[in-house]
Amino acid sequence: MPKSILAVNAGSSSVKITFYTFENPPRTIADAAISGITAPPPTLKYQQGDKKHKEEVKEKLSTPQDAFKYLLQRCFSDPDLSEVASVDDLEYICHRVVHGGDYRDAVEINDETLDRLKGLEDLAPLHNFSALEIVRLCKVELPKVRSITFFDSAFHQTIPEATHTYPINQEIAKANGLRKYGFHGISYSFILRSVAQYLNKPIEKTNLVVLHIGSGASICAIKDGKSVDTSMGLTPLAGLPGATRSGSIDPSLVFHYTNEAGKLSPGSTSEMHISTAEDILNKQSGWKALTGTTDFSKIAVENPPSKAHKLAFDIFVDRIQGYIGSYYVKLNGELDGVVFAGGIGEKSALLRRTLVDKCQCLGLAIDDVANDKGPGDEETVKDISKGSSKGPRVLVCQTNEQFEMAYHCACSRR
Ligand SMILES: Nc1ncnc2c1ncn2[C@@H]1O[C@H](COP(=O)(O)OP(=O)(O)O)[C@@H](O)[C@H]1O
Ligand SMILES: CC(=O)OP(=O)(O)O
Ligand SMILES: [Mg+2]
Repeated sequence: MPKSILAVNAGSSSVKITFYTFENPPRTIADAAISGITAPPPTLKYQQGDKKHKEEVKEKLSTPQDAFKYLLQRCFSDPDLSEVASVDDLEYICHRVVHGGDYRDAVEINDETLDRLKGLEDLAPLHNFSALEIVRLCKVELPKVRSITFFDSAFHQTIPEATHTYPINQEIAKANGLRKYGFHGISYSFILRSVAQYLNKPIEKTNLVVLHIGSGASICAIKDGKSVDTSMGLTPLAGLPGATRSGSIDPSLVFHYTNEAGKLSPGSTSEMHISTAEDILNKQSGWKALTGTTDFSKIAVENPPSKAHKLAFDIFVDRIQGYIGSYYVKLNGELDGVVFAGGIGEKSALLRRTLVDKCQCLGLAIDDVANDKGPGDEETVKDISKGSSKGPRVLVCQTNEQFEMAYHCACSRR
């Protein structure tokens, strides 16, 4: 039987896996996800063909490794899923790893690359730990299947020096790898290819401002098919606020917030060290701190339930508007489109309308009917610009990080 590709997207509170056929382009075989690892009970979502299913998981799954093992077993034991009945049916496992340091491309896991990635864990303990735990598990328990790690940061290696350099002591910066890296690059790569194809333009001639806004949010300026700036930085904390992240603030703020900023946070473990400052700004801020919810669909409503909800919405709009203006100028006003993606970007018609209205001076205009309807299930890219608009297109793209990894794996390794 032909082998398949498994793509894994592990976060701190969820693990998503998708099986694909090992062909170009890959075809989805099955999709499974566990969410709520940090807020039990965990929930399983499973989709195979037309079969969709959601349930609470009875077993205790307290780590991303537990969740991954559970998902694999669940898929292997489904009698309807004959294409992937055991580990023998897998050719490759693709892992999304957020921080790839200076890696410009995906890498195959062996002792040497795993060691190098271990070094990066210190730079991004909050974001790399879960994914690397699963990479390590696969190496030990599925030694015959090759693992490839894809990095969120790789897409942004084209950002010019003056943009990626922080104005601090350069010896210290170089010794410690302190620079802007940028993230969500696997998603930006999917969006760029899909939108260029939709607009019928070569990738290397495509200029876009892309918003990947979900529970982590960032924005990217793409010139001639290359990232020239993005809002996240050394870590995914910089730039836009998110579900529990503050986004950019005056770095001095945290020392006025608490006098324990430099101490280890209670969330640290013997393998993973997180400072109290990082814990506060990454996990105790954002929508959750402002409103008590991490769900932006409760915030992006016509009649917000409280002033705090309205404020959270207005803060998000304000920060995004600032970046769109800045990136429009960086791209010399020569952009093909502004693209909305990520859970919020794909689903919130209200946020899209509000932002486009605030950016009218750049020639952006939206078709209200198309915007309210949003993209259909099978529609990867949808144009929601006003028909008469001469300005940049306004587009929605349903991004897919797992597909992007499987696509590159199938293209380059057949
Ligand atoms: N209709 C909606 N309106 C606004 N926000 C939404 C809507 N549906 C989902 N969201 C937001 O999308 C987020 C998930 O986005 P996603 O990109 O999947 O996140 P993640 O960063 O976890 O990958 C949810 O936390 C929720 O806040
Ligand atoms: C980089 C990052 O913030 O990822 P996510 O949005 O999946 O949390
Ligand atoms: Mg995401």
